[in-house]
Amino acid sequence: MSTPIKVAILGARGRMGAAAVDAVSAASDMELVAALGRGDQLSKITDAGATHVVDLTVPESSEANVTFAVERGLHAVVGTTGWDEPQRARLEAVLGQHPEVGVLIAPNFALGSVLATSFAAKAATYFDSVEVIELHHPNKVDAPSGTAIRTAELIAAARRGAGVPAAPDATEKLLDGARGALVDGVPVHAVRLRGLTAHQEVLLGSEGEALTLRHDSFGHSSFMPGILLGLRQAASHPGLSYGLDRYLDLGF
Ligand SMILES: NC(=O)C1=CN([C@@H]2O[C@H](COP(=O)(O)OP(=O)(O)OC[C@H]3O[C@@H](n4cnc5c(N)ncnc54)[C@H](O)[C@@H]3O)[C@@H](O)[C@H]2O)C=CC1
Ligand SMILES: O=C(O)C1=N[C@H](C(=O)O)C[C@H](O)C1
Repeated sequence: MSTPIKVAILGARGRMGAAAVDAVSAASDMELVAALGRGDQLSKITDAGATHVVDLTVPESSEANVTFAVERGLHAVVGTTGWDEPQRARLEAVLGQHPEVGVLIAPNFALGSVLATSFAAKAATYFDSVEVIELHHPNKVDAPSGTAIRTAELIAAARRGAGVPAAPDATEKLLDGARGALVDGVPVHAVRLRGLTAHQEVLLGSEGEALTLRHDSFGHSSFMPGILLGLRQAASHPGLSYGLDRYLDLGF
């Protein structure tokens, strides 16, 4: 039997971290060697002999955590949202010094969400209008969600690539925020509702028809297969991979 992947989880007492602790502990090819919460020293990761790190913390600490791991030659799977372009560029510079290390930053680990985002980017080149609505539990820290930002960016890139003009909108805005936030020109609306977990709709419209692409995560278990896949594949994907789709053969 091959050596198990030795995993340290950061943010282990949070909603996602606790689910990841259970998922990694139950995986026969993995060994959970460290579970860190806020205030724990990062040196616990190396003291425990981890080869892989899972970061499920908060935007303020994620970059420092992942940089610490990469500088010590550890692979990382990052679910924390809020990584912007300059942060990813800084991480790529660090990875340049450690070319054998693989880091996956995935705004969403649920397979259905990854597929829905890909479908949305594809469909967005065929419709005049497109808007994103994300709906989450009210304890979520950030808005809009990382998934919504990534979806809007991919939609915008696909439309630019296909030469599709900006979506028509003649609205006079009487109140700030009434039309959501623009991400790369795509309106994104964030709903926070007790009882929800993580949900997203992409609305696409043209004269006489509309298409709605909706994904629902009903529980944090939906994200665990993606995290385990990331841990199994990070070492064979050196450098920075942004989006779980980079590890999947979606065939389009
Ligand atoms: N990529 C994906 O599929 C998903 C990503 N997320 C993202 O994961 C992150 C965590 O989400 P939740 O678990 O719901 O939040 P949470 O608030 O329940 O958990 C975050 C945990 O991280 C801890 N923490 C903060 N700084 C830390 C540090 N430096 N070291 C160790 N622990 C630290 C906090 O004390 C807390 O326990 C968020 O950014 C969220 O958007 C959430 C669900 C799915
Ligand atoms: O905080 C959450 O819950 C989630 N965060 C991620 C995001 O911001 O996109 C993924 C999923 O939507 C759940």
